[in-house]
Amino acid sequence: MLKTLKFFYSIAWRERRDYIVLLLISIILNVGQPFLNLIIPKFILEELVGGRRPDVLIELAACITLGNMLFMALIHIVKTNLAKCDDWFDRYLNDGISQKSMSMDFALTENPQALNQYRKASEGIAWYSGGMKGLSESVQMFFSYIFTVAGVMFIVAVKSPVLLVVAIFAVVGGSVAVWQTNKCYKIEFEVFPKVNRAFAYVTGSVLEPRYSKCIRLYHAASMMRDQFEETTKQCAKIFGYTAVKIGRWNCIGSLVNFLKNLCIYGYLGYMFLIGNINIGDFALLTGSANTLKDSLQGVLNQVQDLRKKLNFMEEYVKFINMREDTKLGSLPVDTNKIPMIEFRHVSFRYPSVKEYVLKDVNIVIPQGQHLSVVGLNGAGKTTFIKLLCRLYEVDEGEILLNGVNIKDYDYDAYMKALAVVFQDFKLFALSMRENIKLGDSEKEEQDLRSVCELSGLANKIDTLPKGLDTQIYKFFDKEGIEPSGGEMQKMAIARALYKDAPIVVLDEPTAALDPIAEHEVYSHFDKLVGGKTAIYISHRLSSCKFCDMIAVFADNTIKEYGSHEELIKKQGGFYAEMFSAQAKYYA
Ligand SMILES: Nc1ncnc2c1ncn2[C@@H]1O[C@H](COP(=O)(O)OP(=O)(O)OP(=O)(O)O)[C@@H](O)[C@H]1O
Repeated sequence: MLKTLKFFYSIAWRERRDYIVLLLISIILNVGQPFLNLIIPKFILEELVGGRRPDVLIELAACITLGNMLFMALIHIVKTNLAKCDDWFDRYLNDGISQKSMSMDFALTENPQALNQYRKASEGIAWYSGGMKGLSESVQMFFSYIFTVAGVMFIVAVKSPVLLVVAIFAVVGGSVAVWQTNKCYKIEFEVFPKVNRAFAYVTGSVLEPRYSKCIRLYHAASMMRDQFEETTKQCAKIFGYTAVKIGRWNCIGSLVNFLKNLCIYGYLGYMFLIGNINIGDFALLTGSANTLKDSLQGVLNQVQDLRKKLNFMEEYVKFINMREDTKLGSLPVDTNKIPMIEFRHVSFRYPSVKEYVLKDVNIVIPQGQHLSVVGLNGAGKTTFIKLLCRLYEVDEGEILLNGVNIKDYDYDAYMKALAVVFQDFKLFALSMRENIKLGDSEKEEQDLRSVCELSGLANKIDTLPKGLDTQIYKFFDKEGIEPSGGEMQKMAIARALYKDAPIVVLDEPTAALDPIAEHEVYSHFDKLVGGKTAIYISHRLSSCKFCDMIAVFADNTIKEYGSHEELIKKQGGFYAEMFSAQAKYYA
């Protein structure tokens, strides 16, 4: 718990020291005001029943009203500034989640536990804990109550020690009720994010264009409604359970409070009637006893509240500190050298899947070679690339780049050596220029133009009034374009070419291209990838002709390897069979 507290306040200390100063001022103000309202009324009452001097009464009234006004004004100023800081922290912490989501091991993005942790982290720093605002409120209250308890205890201990016992009894009773309530929230938090993730998926997907097409065309609305109702039922069950329990403990808390008031007023009323205390002391002691009880209760409540909030916020710390195994290397990559890639006895299975997708894969891709990768659906071609990209770690064997295990290279440097277009690449709702450059601001504008020409995108750009500054999609700009599948693919190819990395991987790059555009890619392939080491995955076997070598994936491994001419001649060969099956329809 203290570690979590330290985690958040060391961020505050590092990034926003003004926040810490404001918190301290706020604590001082929170402590000062109750004492003003306890002590001055005692003197007013004594003056009213005693001397009744108008000038003294005016002075005391001015003291309490102006004092309160001053406190209120200062508290307001501090609160306003704290709110600004809270808002800043909110964005800072959420940014932390986004950064971690983008940097964590790719395999974790498919791991339900990690995805639940992501949910817990976001919900843990938001509505469950109240975020940094909620945490700081508890910290402020905790210290304010501590100092108030110290002051009031002194008054009560001097004037009427019996009241201490009453206050302590009330505090113990009240604390049990609060402790039990917090326990209910904790149980709710343990189970709720999982249900909420399912709920968010169901409600979010009905709006997304890629799902809404399917929903309309396949009449899936009732299936989605069933899913929605199921998740709603689960949410209601969880909330219902906690609401009943919390309600019960709230009633017990109220009962304890009633008994406490009965004891305090009964005892002090009796003392006043028998003349042991005057009216000023009566007011001071009832106020002090109540304040003592409230403050003691406040201390305990805040400890529990802090524990509760820190438990929620700890989920954020866990998420931020998730291990990043794939990023442990530190060697630099020599990007001037044309790379040689080697897979040595590589076996791999996806996390939580028993069967191997790839088993004992061995291949050397020499410097500057253009390798064509073919095979049936699900043969493991894309997985082969994902391993090369360090999106997953191999289970057995090793992958070498220029003779060094790719794990040993500095992750960012290694990523710079790869330009990959996956089948499921994504374009962002940004301009075409931003989509191609993806943050790379170093290269010249003419590089951008030349990759657009090479990928066949230039003609489209020339028809657009805003050219490369045209927005993709209409999320943020109603003049944005909805590119066709082929145009998107050309943009993805342009993006890979613009990166100008020494290894180029194209996974089904022409699947959405028209025959002319596909022909362009085939005939310009050498120009597209130049002398770089390239891997080209395709189901269209005609594409193998412009590659130097072909690797045929089947039975979880590389079944055949050779040039087009070698493999086509192989009697009963897998490649020869696939090629003739496809060629039949072109004859
Ligand atoms: N993230 C994943 N988790 C579990 N299994 C996966 C995952 N991704 C792929 N697979 C499985 O691994 C196998 C190989 O998939 P992969 O995408 O590598 O095949 P492929 O040869 O590229 O197929 P295609 O030609 O259809 O693109 C498939 O059976 C697939 O279902």
